[in-house]
Amino acid sequence: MAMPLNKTNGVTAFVDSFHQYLPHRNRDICRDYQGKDLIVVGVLKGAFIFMSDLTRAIAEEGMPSVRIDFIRASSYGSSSVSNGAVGVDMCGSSSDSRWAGRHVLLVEDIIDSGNTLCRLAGAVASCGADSVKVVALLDKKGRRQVEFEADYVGFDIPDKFIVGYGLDFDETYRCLPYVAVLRPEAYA
Ligand SMILES: O=P(O)(O)OC[C@H]1O[C@H](OP(=O)(O)OP(=O)(O)O)[C@H](O)[C@@H]1O
Ligand code: HPA
Ligand SMILES: [Mg+2]
Repeated sequence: MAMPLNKTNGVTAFVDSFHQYLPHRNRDICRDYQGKDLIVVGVLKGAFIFMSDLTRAIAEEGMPSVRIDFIRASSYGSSSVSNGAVGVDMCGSSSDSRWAGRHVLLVEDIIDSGNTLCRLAGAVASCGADSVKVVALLDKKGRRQVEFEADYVGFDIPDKFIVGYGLDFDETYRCLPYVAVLRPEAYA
C-alpha cells in the first residue's frame, strides 16, 4: 500500500518519512526479482536522483549484479501540465532485442496524467523484455487522463505541483534534496 500524503501529514511529514519508504519497497522488489535477470531503467530526467538511491539500496538489499539503463521522456516543457505529446528518446539502440531475455523495471519520479508511462510501456515492450514493471516514487492519481497503475508506489500525493529530488518546474529546482509543493503563483 502506498502511503497517503495530504494536508494533515503535509510535506514536512513526507520528507521525514521518505527515508522509511526505501527499505520496504526495496525488499518487495528484491523478493519479486530474486534469481531473475533484472535491468533497472531510469526515465530521464526526473528520475535521476530516485534511480540512484533506489539502485544502491537494491544492491545493498542483496542484488549487487543488477544492471542499469536509461530512456528519456518529456512532455511538460515549461508548463505545469502535460501537453499530451510525449517525446521519447531511447538513449541508445532501440533495436527489438535491446532488453531481450531481461526483466525491465522502469523507474519514474512521478505519475500524473499517465501519458508518459502509457507511451513508454509500448516502446519498452517492443525491446524484447521478458517482463516490464514500473516503480514510481510519487503517484498523483487524481490527475489521470489515461489509466495507468504502477507495480510499486512510494507515496500517493494530492493534486499539487511538486519540485525537488529530481522533479522540476521549467528545468529548475531538480537538485533540492527534498520534495516540495510549488506555490501556484510561481507558475500561474
Ligand atoms: O504522467 P505524466 O503526466 O506523463 O507525468 C509524468 C512525467 O512528467 C515528468 O517528466 P517531464 O515531461 O517533465 O520530463 P523531465 O523528466 O525531463 O522533467 C515526470 O518526470 C514524468 O516522467
Ligand atoms: O508535479 C509535478 N512536478 C514536476 N514534474 C511533473 N510532471 C508531472 N507532474 C509533475
Ligand atoms: Mg519535468
